Amino acid sequence: MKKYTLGMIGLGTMGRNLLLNMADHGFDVTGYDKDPKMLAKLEEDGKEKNLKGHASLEEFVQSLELPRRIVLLVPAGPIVDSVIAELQPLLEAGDMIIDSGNSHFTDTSRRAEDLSKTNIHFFGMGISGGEEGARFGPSMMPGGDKEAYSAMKEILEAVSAKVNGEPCVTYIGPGAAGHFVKMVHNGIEYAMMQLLAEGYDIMKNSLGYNNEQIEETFKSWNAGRMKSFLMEVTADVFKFKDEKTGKLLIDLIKDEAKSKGTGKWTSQVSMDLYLPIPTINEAVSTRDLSKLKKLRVALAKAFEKPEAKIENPEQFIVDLENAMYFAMIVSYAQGLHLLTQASESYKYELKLDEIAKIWRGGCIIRAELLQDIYAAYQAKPELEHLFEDKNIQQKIAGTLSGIRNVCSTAINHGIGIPAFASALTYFDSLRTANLPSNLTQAQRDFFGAHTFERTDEEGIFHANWNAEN
Ligand SMILES: NC(=O)C1=CN([C@@H]2O[C@H](COP(=O)(O)OP(=O)(O)OC[C@H]3O[C@@H](n4cnc5c(N)ncnc54)[C@H](OP(=O)(O)O)[C@@H]3O)[C@@H](O)[C@H]2O)C=CC1
Ligand SMILES: O=C(CO)[C@H](O)[C@H](O)COP(=O)(O)O
Repeated sequence: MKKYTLGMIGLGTMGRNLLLNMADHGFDVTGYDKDPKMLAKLEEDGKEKNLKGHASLEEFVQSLELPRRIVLLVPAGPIVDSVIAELQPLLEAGDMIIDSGNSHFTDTSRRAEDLSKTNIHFFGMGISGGEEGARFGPSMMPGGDKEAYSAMKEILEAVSAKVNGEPCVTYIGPGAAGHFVKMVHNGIEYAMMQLLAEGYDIMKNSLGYNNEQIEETFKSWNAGRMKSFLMEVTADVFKFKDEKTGKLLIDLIKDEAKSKGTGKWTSQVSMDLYLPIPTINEAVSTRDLSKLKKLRVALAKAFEKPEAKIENPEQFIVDLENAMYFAMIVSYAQGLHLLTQASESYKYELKLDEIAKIWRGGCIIRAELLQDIYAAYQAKPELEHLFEDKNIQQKIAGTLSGIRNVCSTAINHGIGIPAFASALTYFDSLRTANLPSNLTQAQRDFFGAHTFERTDEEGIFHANWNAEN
């Protein structure tokens, strides 16, 4: 009986395409899915290739060479546990399971801990790039069991995206490091998408641009320093026509954004680690706010939008480009700062230069800017914050009048800009040596005897605030 090098469980958008990608690279691979339609589709797409679909989990497992390499690309959550439970009795010592879905990193830690008591290897691996990426070269973030990673390295490097001939995959770190880094990747993705949405809103409602002008603007930005996957697809959205009506589809899509949870998890973890990522948080909250449609429609009738005009549209669009570039830098900076903190708190041993390097290709947040970010962490791996890098400081300096003008203009025009405004406020607070937080401490001590520290003396103090003085 023919034996296969790797087996995939879950033949939906990601699993099917990654398997076809592996087959393209000469690996003998097989797939299993609960849904017979998915098996039929795999065999149809892979009929020219050495690809086999299995409807029986036992036969699928038996068809794999030892030690077995089994990748899961099924929906995150309890399904992953049930697939592992189904697989376990069928596996032998040394076999490996690689969970490549968007699993929560705490689930990955638990599964790694449980499986470490057996002879089955397990590791969590984030993957990014969507359907196209999986098919032709994703960015992958494997972490955990290093021995199992070594057995997968050749396949992963072959199928990953390449930048300057270098694969967009590397061992991320122990435990759930791979899934943690993928989660933060998605947090940055949320922030970038929200910024692009705010840019669209400003162009449409402050500058009065039509969809063609908006497409042209995003396209021209993509031809410059903001070249990125998200900028490119955003430009394309504005020229896409609906098949049914012939109208531009963007104008027919409801303004209520959904989410699957990775952005929310990023915000939750940042709070747990006391590490501020306000632009990512705003992106998460704004998707939730968008869903309050009925309330928004009612309030739109209750409060009028201010009347305002842009005096110099030519200069304003230059400012908007600067504002977007500034806020994109801030989004990466916040995500990377969270990774720095998590690496310390969870002992992930993250190498931020390597992470920036594998994000340069294949993934949803790939961008020209990641080359500068990679250079910053390569020059100084112990960088506490991206803003400390001299090259990044120069880039930020050139954008500041733009972001300030865009924020004040949008605010005067009554346009919600949670991501732009939070990026600027975050920056302004971080570059402030003396914040008003001394007052917060005084208030806490006043009403709750929570104590404070002094600038002129070491120690912990409490004042008798009600005493006359
Ligand atoms: N789509 C994307 O752009 C990206 C997705 N991811 C992550 O990858 C994972 C897979 O996503 P995606 O491919 O989009 O999802 P899909 O829903 O397209 O595919 C998942 C497949 O798994 C099958 N499945 C469900 N339960 C089982 C089971 N118990 N045994 C075998 N097969 C099962 C599903 O069958 P059925 O439909 O019958 O339930 C379906 O065919 C998710 O964790 C997702 O978050 C990561 C990066 C990008
Ligand atoms: O992981 C991804 C890309 O990297 C997925 O596309 C992600 O699941 C999208 O998230 P959401 O549905 O919450 O927008």
